[in-house]
Amino acid sequence: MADLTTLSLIAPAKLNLFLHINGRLTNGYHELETLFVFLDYGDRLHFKRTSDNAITLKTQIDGLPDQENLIFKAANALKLATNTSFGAEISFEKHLPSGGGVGGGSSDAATTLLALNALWQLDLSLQELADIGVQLGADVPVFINGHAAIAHGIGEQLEAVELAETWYLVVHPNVHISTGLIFNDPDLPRNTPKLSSHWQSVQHTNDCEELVKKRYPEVEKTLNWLLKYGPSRMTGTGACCFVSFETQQAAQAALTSLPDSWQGFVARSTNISPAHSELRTKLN
Ligand SMILES: C[C@@](CO)(OP(=O)(O)O)[C@H](O)COP(=O)(O)OP(=O)(O)OC[C@H]1O[C@@H](n2ccc(N)nc2=O)[C@H](O)[C@@H]1O
Ligand SMILES: Nc1ncnc2c1ncn2[C@@H]1O[C@H](COP(=O)(O)OP(=O)(O)O)[C@@H](O)[C@H]1O
Repeated sequence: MADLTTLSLIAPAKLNLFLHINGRLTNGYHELETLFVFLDYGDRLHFKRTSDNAITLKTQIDGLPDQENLIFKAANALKLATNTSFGAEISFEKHLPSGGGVGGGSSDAATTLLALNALWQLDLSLQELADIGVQLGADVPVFINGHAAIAHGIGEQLEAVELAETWYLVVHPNVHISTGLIFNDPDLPRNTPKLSSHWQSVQHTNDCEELVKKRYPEVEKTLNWLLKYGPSRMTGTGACCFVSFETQQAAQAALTSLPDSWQGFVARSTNISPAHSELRTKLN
């Protein structure tokens, strides 16, 4: 295996193709059933191994102190768990909207754990990395696991699935939605029964959608605008909404007619996380 000292890796977006809330746990978190797929579009992170025992972020996110950046938190959590004397310099390009429901922060954290596990020669298993990751965010384990999956629990109990890979137009209606606020809203429905093995035969829905549409009318407008292309849905707790297309050309054509006040991107869904595919190529 190559002894790398630098590594550049994608932190891909995810979509929740359906998201059901089955109940509330005693710790305030929610029991979920959700279908995760990855997109071949995301942030890009650059890692350099150092021998000075320090984690340094070379890029900043406006309004977010380094100590609260999930990239910094993930690197520190891994350092603490393993006592390595290596350090890292990390720079990145953010492409994913913050608070967009596409998991940007969680994916950044997972890519950091995967990359530093390799650069610091720690050889932790994916399960060990996921155990560190879940303390940073409920979405981190699926990105560590790296396979499209149905998730239960708070999102950390994963059952791999094979989905037909397709094209998506993802639209961000320029509103930032706090996951915590939606989960704490008294009007959130919390009693959807588990689909279990029926998930392929029912229409996919998102239990947060009605509430988010009420609280953020721009999300409702986006979902309605997308309807002309097919059934539109929201991912996670919003704000991004998506619709699938058979071809890249059709998705691109829809993107070009997007209202100016929104942003969007076209991406292909993948069963294997692009971070894992890239890492495998770079390590061989
Ligand atoms: C809803 C989902 C669906 O994929 O995605 P996003 O919309 O955030 O992308 C995730 O479960 C979000 O995962 P993540 O964004 O990592 O959440 P965390 O930081 O762990 O939690 C933020 C807050 O959401 C609430 N929370 C989160 C997960 C969960 N199963 N139950 C909850 O009640 C808690 O109030 C928590 O304080
Ligand atoms: N590297 C990061 N990228 C994006 N957001 C981050 C990062 N580190 C911490 N955060 C915080 O996490 C929050 C949720 O971000 P994100 O994961 O992008 O949204 P969502 O969970 O809706 O997909 C942001 O509002 C921000 O305060």
